[in-house]
Amino acid sequence: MANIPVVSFAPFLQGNEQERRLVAKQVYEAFSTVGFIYLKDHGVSGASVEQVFNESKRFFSLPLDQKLKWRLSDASINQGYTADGAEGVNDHKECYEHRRFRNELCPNDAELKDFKTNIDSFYNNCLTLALNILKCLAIMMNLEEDYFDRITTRADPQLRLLHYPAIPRSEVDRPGHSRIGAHSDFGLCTLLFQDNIGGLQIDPFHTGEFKAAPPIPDTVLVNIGDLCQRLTNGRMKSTMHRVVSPQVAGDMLPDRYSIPFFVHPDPETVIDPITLEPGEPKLYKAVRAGEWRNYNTRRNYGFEGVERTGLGRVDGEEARVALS
Ligand SMILES: O=C(O)CCC(=O)C(=O)O
Ligand SMILES: [Fe+2]
Repeated sequence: MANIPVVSFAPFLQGNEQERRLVAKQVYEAFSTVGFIYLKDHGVSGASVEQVFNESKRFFSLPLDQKLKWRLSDASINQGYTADGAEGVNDHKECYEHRRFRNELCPNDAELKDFKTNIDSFYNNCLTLALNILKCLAIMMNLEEDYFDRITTRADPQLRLLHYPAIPRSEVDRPGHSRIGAHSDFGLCTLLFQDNIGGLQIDPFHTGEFKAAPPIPDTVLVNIGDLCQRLTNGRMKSTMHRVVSPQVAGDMLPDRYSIPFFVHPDPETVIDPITLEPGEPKLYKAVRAGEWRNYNTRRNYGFEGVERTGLGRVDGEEARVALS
């Protein structure tokens, strides 16, 4: 198993200066080593997590032709439904992406009663939690505590409902196949809620040796994305991860549901590495957050003339969007 710390976030949310700093330090240490942390007592209620998983099951159980009416087709909006095989041909999953501002492809009340209300409410809880987690990074990087609040006011982070359908194990275990292929997330950070099936693995030291990140009840798993690695000049680690066959008995894998929340900055934000030591060289070129997000989304879906390389980080690719 991967050595991912489990930390209570309550002292950060409710504690005094000293208690908050202690949590910030634990979060920073986890993000600068394995790149992942499990947080418990995170303030998003178990009931609201259960409700959003139920909404996810309700959505994905609709007929395919109905879901395709909400099909994601514009990478610059990146909202709506993606069928199995449309993102990562060797992945076995379907997704629904939800945003707070651009949400044209969200089922309305006549189509799926209360879906939008319930997802919006969970979305807001996730955003509040994510911004609190980013405060930990700001504190440890000697930035203003509200540094990340200020670069996310107009941003449109993305809540993703993910369904990995029940499937014969032999299909997922074929060479090159997985439930979701190895990749790093490309935003600032990601919250991940998973059901109890398992199969998530991370490669903490990028050696190709993936280790299990099993579901732990009542926790949210949080990881750093590429933009945070760049912004912190490599101090924070954007760790590769994937979902493979879970260790369950039988030849048929059960359905798996998970719900990531990807935090992105305002599109015009320039992500230029922050250095802390005198003479410290910058490891990355500056990129504009909006172009970075569009480019990576187009690449994942093979949209608009960008060669589809599938999920995963392609070293050197950022030259395509780097600012001169
Ligand atoms: O389903 C999971 O556990 C992981 C999903 C994921 O990594 C992603 O959507 O970026
Ligand atoms: Fe991911």
